[in-house]
Amino acid sequence: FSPFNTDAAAAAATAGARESLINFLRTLSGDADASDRAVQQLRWSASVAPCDATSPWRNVNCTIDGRVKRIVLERMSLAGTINASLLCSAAGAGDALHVLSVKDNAIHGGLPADIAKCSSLASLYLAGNNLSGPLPPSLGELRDLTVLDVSRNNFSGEIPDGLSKVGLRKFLASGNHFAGEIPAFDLANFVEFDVSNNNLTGEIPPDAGKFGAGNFSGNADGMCGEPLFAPCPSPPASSGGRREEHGVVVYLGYILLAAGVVAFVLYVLCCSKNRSRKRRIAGAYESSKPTTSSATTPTKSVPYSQPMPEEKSAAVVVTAARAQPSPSLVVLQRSAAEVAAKGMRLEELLKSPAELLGRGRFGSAYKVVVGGAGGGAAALVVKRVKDAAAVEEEGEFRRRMERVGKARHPSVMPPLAFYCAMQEKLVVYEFMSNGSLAKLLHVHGSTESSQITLDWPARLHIAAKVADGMAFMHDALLDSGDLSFSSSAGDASSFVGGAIAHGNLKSSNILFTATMDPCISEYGITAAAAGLRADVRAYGVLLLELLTGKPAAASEDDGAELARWVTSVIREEWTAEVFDRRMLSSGDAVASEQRMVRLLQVAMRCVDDAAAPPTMREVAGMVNAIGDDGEDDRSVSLEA
Ligand SMILES: Nc1ncnc2c1ncn2[C@@H]1O[C@H](COP(=O)(O)OP(=O)(O)OP(=O)(O)O)[C@@H](O)[C@H]1O
Repeated sequence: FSPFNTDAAAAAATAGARESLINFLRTLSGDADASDRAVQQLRWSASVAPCDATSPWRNVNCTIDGRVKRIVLERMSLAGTINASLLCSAAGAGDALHVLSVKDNAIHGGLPADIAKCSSLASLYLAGNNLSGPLPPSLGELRDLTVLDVSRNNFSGEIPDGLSKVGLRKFLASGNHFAGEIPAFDLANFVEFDVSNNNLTGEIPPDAGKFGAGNFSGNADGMCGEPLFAPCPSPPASSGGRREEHGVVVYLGYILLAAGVVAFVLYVLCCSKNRSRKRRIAGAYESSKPTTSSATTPTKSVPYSQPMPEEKSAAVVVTAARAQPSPSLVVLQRSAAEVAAKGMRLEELLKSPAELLGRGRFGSAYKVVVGGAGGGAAALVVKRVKDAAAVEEEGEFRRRMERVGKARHPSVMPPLAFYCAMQEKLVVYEFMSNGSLAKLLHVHGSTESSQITLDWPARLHIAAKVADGMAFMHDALLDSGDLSFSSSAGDASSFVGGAIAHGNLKSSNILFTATMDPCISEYGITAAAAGLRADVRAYGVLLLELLTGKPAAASEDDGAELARWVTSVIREEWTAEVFDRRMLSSGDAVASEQRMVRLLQVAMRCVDDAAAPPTMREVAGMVNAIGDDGEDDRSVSLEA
């Protein structure tokens, strides 16, 4: 026997749920005026069921049996607080709610522990608010939680350990004040993970490499652990000693190059004895291994820097002294003026402190500033190619770098010099202070503070320029002499010799020039076994990153996860859902969206392993045709 009529009880519960949800919205909105406005605007009415067939509440989706499954309240200037108990205790709502998104509002206060009462919550999006305080450990009770986006808030404290025990697939927490160590997340299961720009410290979890250093960078106390950062000191110190650990991590970079400097200087001094008067270049970059034989060779002090020749030369190769059979530095600059303009004084380069920019799949990159004091200072990047000797023969690397050095295209960044010996391969580039596409898309572009937006025309411009550069390099390269880009450079018949694959095309290797034009870096530094096809595929993944704004998560995965995600969304006919919202706001949205779809089609052709791939020249043609059909002015804007 029940004292209640069952239908009446259900109706009462539903009415109670409606009231709770409306009050949740009111609390979230801020003051009385704002909450009235929000309730009216969204048509949330206690007299109508949220899932009413004729006039349902706005911004909610329902289960088949009429319970609220999804609430999306994004960019509505909501300026109140989250009352999780109103949200979750609402009978009929709390146990059905799968998705809550309140992204990009001005909500303040904390995330209450009661949020765990929404026991079916699978996706919680709180990014871009003013939320503060710690994340409640009760989040670990949400066994279905797969997506948690708390980025761009003021959350602090430690990331709850319990979060590493639920089945998260995406955890986005950049731009907060989280401190302590990252819990033991099993990153193998994650498609997105970003804890950049916090105060975190300690070791990155296993499998962090697939997300790139950018997703862990900007932490005040620094992170350690391979493959993204220097190895953590062993045995691990207590959390009280973390600051010293950081010091060691940074110092390692300096020690590495300092060892190189010492070895190199001794080596050069030794070699200079045997050097003919006509020798034209002033140095060599010796292995960074501190115990090389050259480092112990007794030498006489000889002035190091000498002027470069004025005439053009394709490559000035410094051969080592006869006693030193391995060749050393190859300078690929074409004129002394160009070298001087870049402050390319190798002695200074090697003596200068080096800042570790990051460690990638194919090695580490260091920033080195040379010159200054009277002459202009110049910033360079030295890429130390990982395990190069193990992967390929020295001569092969040398030939490839010389050929890349001859290629001249505005979208391909030429190496300034390279060094190649049995155990060490280094490539020197100009430092590009405007950073990489990866940074712009996934770090700056995603944080409110930077105010950088990469709009659709800018993205299309980047896509076209990169395609042009890649097509140029794939077409052919001369075996000797200069290879310069001109308006007719697309005509492959004017070239002889074979194509060169990039081998590692990705958004962190697309750097921006002073005019914010894209420039492909690290061309050919690795032996690209998979060849030109792999480049086309990598270019497709790059397009997916540009269009979705999502990082191609794993370096080992080569963008497969991102491609799978895009494919699944397209299959379900939500094509527009894949596009990065940040590029949809400007210009004629409808016309742009049609062209975005065309670019997406090009991307999907490039990543489709089942079909015959287009060539880079064909791809460049398709991408440029999309650009030719549009009127948009590109802009990488720094909005006020
Ligand atoms: N010439 C440069 N100017 C400015 N930044 C650079 C330059 N070269 C590399 N960087 C930046 O330095 C960081 C580390 O570069 P690195 O090439 O070592 O890493 P990666 O591109 O992630 O990995 P890898 O190319 O080895 O797979 C990256 O963020 C990259 O964008």
